[in-house]
Amino acid sequence: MDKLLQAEELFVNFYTTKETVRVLTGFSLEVEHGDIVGIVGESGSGKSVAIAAMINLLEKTGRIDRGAVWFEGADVLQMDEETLRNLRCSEVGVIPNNPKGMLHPIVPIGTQLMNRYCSAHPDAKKEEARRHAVEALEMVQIPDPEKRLHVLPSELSGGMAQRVLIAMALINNPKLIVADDATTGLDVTVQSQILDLIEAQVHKTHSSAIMVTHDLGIVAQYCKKVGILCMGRIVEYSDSVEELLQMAAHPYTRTLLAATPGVPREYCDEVNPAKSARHEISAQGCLLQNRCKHCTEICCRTAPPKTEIAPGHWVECHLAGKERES
Ligand SMILES: Nc1ncnc2c1ncn2[C@@H]1O[C@H](COP(=O)(O)OP(=O)(O)OP(=O)(O)O)[C@@H](O)[C@H]1O
Ligand code: NI
Repeated sequence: MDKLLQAEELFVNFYTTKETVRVLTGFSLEVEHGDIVGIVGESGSGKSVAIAAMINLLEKTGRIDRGAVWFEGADVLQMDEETLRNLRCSEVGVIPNNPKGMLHPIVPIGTQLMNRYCSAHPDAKKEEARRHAVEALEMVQIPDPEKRLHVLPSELSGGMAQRVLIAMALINNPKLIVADDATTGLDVTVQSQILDLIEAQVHKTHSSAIMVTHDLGIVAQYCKKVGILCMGRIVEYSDSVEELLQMAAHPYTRTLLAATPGVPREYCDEVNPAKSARHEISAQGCLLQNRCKHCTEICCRTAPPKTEIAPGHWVECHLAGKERES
């Protein structure tokens, strides 16, 4: 069977009048049916751009210069507009992290949900769309869903608005749910309720999910597989989150883990923080050569190859498998 989603060596640049910003630098990811995959990386590492690239929905100035994306074997970068719209409305449900900004402020949430349903079911009668809107609100545990259909987004709390966004993303039963930092800014109880909901939906509908986050703790709790995103590419990946937490091999991963509470092993900082949000990406060698405390001559010369250090666990670092000081 085809993989659900495959992104292969994506290179994305943003071209503004002043400069070219390199964002994805060979991003690859595979999602199989039933997977919950975590993508973890610091702010600016390219998480949201990677998601947009995978559904071919970059902002105007962004361009996919190289690479390929396959959804159930279909070439996403060659799809016509209608197929793409269907992909984004019903096959993939993206939950962004800015609920108020993503909902139309003066359109009742019921109408927005019904519109979303109808975009995937153009022949649906109004009553059918309304029923699905109510069910979607029930699914995300919004009390009194019938009454809430008339509410405007501006009348909702942050947690409620985030639930509505999840309802929007799930109303058409997508095969792939993508949560882009879906719970940042919400308090911890609401955060786990929302992530529990996403997890339950994946199990109930046999779909798959990508959870994008800064927080390795979330990944440890909800994901089976994990990729660490650094400066636009996955630099360490494991089919098993536990294995990665125990045996993290990339200096960048180890630094992220040093700041994560409750990790089964102690790690320390091996990579300096980025000097600016807009990192300078070197043209050759390792992407992290200016920040890594272990950087040697080979790191500046050659890009590190992918090394498999345990079954299903690989890392791109010249130090992989070698003794190091820290
Ligand atoms: N439209 C754009 N024009 C120019 N640069 C952009 C544009 N969109 C994103 N970028 C740049 O791409 C990089 C990655 O952005 P992205 O939003 O994917 O980061 P992120 O990992 O999702 O961060 P965060 O955790 O803060 O959401 C950033 O350096 C950002 O400045
Ligand atoms: Ni983002």
